[in-house]
Amino acid sequence: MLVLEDLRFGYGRDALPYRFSMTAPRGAVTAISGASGSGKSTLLDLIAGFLTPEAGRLTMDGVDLVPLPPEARPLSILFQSDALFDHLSAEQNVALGLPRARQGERETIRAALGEVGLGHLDARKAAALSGGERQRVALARTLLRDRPLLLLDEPFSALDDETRGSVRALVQRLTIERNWATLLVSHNRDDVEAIAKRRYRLSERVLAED
Ligand SMILES: Nc1ncnc2c1ncn2[C@@H]1O[C@H](COP(=O)(O)OP(=O)(O)OP(=O)(O)O)[C@@H](O)[C@H]1O
Repeated sequence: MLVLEDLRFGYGRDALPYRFSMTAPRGAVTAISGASGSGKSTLLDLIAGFLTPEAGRLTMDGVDLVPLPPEARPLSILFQSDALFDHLSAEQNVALGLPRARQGERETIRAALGEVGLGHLDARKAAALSGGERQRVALARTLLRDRPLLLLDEPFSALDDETRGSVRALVQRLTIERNWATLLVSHNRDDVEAIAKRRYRLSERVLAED
């Protein structure tokens, strides 16, 4: 379980600090919503380690994350843009989720692509994949990393309605099967209602259950 206990952060000395308290259990999607500029990216950046809190606690399964650099934190991040390399194939992009020494494990990589429904597109260059297919490749990469915390920042917003539904269902299935604590930042009510078990809203620098 991810736990934030009065985690505080302010931009600059005179700024009023954000105060974040929340829990996100494993095996479930927890949603964070809030107006533009309310601090959702700030919250994700604190959890990911790109910003350092001034006070409070941040733990995953009881382990203090604050002293850990971003690369040592037990998490994967998926953004609206999927951060694939256009000139690499789906398979090569997924391989980047593995440590260098394991990047030749084609069976493992193909199994991950199969799990997201893209087994047939392993050789296709990312530049020639649709938005939904690209998000699936990015999800296959997080599958190989298999970190217990998944941070999703508006991951469905570039997708059309039909694709959105299927990628959303995939995120929900993987969260349950892999027992991830998945944190979904989304403006979209439908996304939140479809897959979030618990919901928080960020307003006036404070998170509250929605
Ligand atoms: N480096 C910074 N220095 C000072 N203020 C910042 C900095 N980064 C963000 N802010 C401010 O902090 C507030 C929260 O920003 P943040 O990006 O976390 O909001 P958000 O909820 O993610 O917004 P959006 O939904 O538009 O992406 C905003 O008022 C923003 O202008």
